[in-house]
Amino acid sequence: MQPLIIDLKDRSVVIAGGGRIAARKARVLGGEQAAITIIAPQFSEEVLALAEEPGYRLIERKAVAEDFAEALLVVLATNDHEANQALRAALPAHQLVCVVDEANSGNVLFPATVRRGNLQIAVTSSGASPKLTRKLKKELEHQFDASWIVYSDFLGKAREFVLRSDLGFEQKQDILLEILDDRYRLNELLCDEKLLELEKLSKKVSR
Ligand SMILES: C[C@@]1(CC(=O)O)C2=NC(=C\c3[nH]c(c(CCC(=O)O)c3CC(=O)O)Cc3[nH]c(c(CC(=O)O)c3CCC(=O)O)/C=C3\N/C(=C\2)[C@@H](CCC(=O)O)[C@]3(C)CC(=O)O)/[C@H]1CCC(=O)O
Ligand SMILES: NC(=O)c1ccc[n+]([C@@H]2O[C@H](COP(=O)([O-])OP(=O)(O)OC[C@H]3O[C@@H](n4cnc5c(N)ncnc54)[C@H](O)[C@@H]3O)[C@@H](O)[C@H]2O)c1
Repeated sequence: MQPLIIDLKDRSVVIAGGGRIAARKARVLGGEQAAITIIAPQFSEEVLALAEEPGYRLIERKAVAEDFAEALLVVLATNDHEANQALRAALPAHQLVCVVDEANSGNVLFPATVRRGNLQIAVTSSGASPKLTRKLKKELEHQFDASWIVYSDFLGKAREFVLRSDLGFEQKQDILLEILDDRYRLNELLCDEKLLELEKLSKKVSR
């Protein structure tokens, strides 16, 4: 399967199931500002607490195929394997669907993600070993500390200035490579100085 980065802001996501796994998916997707509907005959405390926040809607009954008509993404997270399979079978082939109890029956898997500002590192074992995925995530969390948040922001701003400047192609590439040096990540002051310098180059052009 191919990883894609997807913008779910204001898009409809429908989750069947209201237990621990549904709550975890709902929390992650809520962070993406998706419009989330959770459908289940019974909800866990965690789901009920989440639904107090904006962006969540609860429907208290078993899920049926029609519930997913408007959804960009469907998450089948009931604890009833047959129900997950029956709902999955009723969905059109073009719909995005994650089946939480059977990696290969859907077309979407959730990776474990380490987020550091603009930088996101996603890990998956394609369902082979969720335990390995979590282990690697923990290792990456240590490897990529908070300095990457400011640094990835700096890289984005610096790149915009460089691209807007009237420097030649080679010169632009040289700067974009130079700022990958770790001393920038480890020194915010150096980043600020560099941004001022690059901003001047970009302003020359807009005048
Ligand atoms: C990464 C993460 C993202 C997330 O859920 O957001 C995620 N699973 C996480 C946790 C976790 N998963 C499991 C446990 C139980 C305890 C343990 O084993 O430790 C825990 C721990 C817990 O629940 O606390 C077991 C498990 N997982 C799946 C099955 C069903 C099956 O495969 O049959 C079973 C039961 C069979 C078994 O026990 O093996 C299926 C899937 N789980 C996936 C993703 C997809 C592929 C991931 C991959 O392979 O890379 C996939 C296919 C579908 C999907 O859900 O998208 C998240 C880490 C969050 C984080 O730490 O940030
Ligand atoms: N993907 C993962 O990371 C992962 C991890 C562990 C377990 N699992 C699997 O995920 C499934 C769900 O686990 P859980 O811990 O959230 O279970 P849970 O028992 O906490 O919750 C199950 C929920 O499904 C609802 N439900 C049952 N039938 C339904 C139907 N027809 N329509 C709508 N909702 C229905 C129940 O009311 C309940 O809210 C299990 O099958 C488990 O094996 C997945």
